[in-house]
Amino acid sequence: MSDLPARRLLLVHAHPDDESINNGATMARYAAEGALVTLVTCTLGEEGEVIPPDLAHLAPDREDRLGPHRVGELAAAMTELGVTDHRFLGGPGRFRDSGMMGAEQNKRPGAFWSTDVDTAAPHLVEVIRETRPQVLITYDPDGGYGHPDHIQAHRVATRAAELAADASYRPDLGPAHTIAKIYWNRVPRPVAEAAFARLHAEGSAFPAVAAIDDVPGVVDEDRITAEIAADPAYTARKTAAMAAHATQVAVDGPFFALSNDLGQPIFTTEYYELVHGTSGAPEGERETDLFAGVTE
Ligand SMILES: CC(=O)N[C@H]1[C@@H](O[C@@H]2[C@H](O)[C@H](O)[C@@H](O)[C@H](O)[C@H]2O)O[C@H](CO)[C@@H](O)[C@@H]1O
Ligand SMILES: [Zn+2]
Repeated sequence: MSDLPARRLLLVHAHPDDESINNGATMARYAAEGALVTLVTCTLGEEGEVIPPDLAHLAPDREDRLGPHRVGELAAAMTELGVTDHRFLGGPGRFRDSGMMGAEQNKRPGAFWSTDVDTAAPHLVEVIRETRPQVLITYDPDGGYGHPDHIQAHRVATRAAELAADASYRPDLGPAHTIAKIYWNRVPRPVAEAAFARLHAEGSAFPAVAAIDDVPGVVDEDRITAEIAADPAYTARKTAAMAAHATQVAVDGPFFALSNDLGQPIFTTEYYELVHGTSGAPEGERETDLFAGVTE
C-alpha cells in the first residue's frame, strides 16, 4: 500500500471513448500532476457503430471485430492523456456491450446490462482494494443519458465502493478500503446552452446539431459542486484522446460528433457533483481540486 502514489483517482466507464469525452481533461491533469489515475472500462464497445467507411467491416453485424479494435483506440487515447493504468472490468471481453436501451443485444448472454450487479461488482472491488483510490468518478443513476451499459456502470461502481469498504466481504480480494469521495459526471445547463449557441453561430463540419438533452448529465447549475478548469494543455490532450476513438468520434476544432453525425461542443472545463464524502471547498463554493479535503 505504501508504494502507491499519494493521490489516487478511479474512473468507471461503460465503453472505450466515454472516459475521454467526459473526463479527458481531468484525467490528463491528474496524470500530469503524478496522481495514480486508474480507468476501468466495463465493456469493449463491441456493439458500436463505425464512422470511417474503411473500417465498416469491423461492425458487430459483419466481422464483429469492433471490440478488439476499440481496445487499441483506448490504448491510443490513454497515451494522449498520459494515463498508464487502464483495465477492462473482469478482463477484456468479460462483459459485452449491451447496445442501446431496448435493443435485442440487451438480452444477449454476457451482455453487461443482463449481468447481475453482484456478479460484476467483485471484479471492481479487487481493483479498488488494490489501488485504494480516494476519489471515484462515475455516472449518475441514469448513466448520463440512459444507455444501459452506463446505468449498469453506475450501479456496479456504487455497489463495489460499498462492498470494498466492508471488511467482512471477500477478504480474499484484499484489505478493505473506503473511498473518501464519489462524484458523478455533470454539465451545468447554462454552460451547455452557451456552448451550443456558439456551435449554432459558428457552424461546424457536421450537417446538424445535437440537442442539449443528448449531452450526458446536464443539470441545473446548483447541483455542480466541483469543476476542473479548462487548461489549454489538457484541452489539447482531451481532444486528441477523443479523436483517437476514431470509430466513434469525429472531431472538428472545438466540436465533435458521434456516429449520428450530430455536432456537439467539447467541454473544456469538466464539472462534477459530489454525492459521497465531504467537500474540501469553503461553504457555498465549488471545489477546483477533486482531492480537496482528502486527508489520507
Ligand atoms: C458515447 C457512447 O456511450 N457511445 C456508445 C453508444 O453509441 C451510440 C449508438 O451507437 C447510437 O446508435 C448512435 O446513434 C450514436 O451515435 C452512438 O454514439 O452505444 C454503442 C452501443 O452500445 C456503444 O458501443 C458506444 O460506445
Ligand atoms: Zn458509452
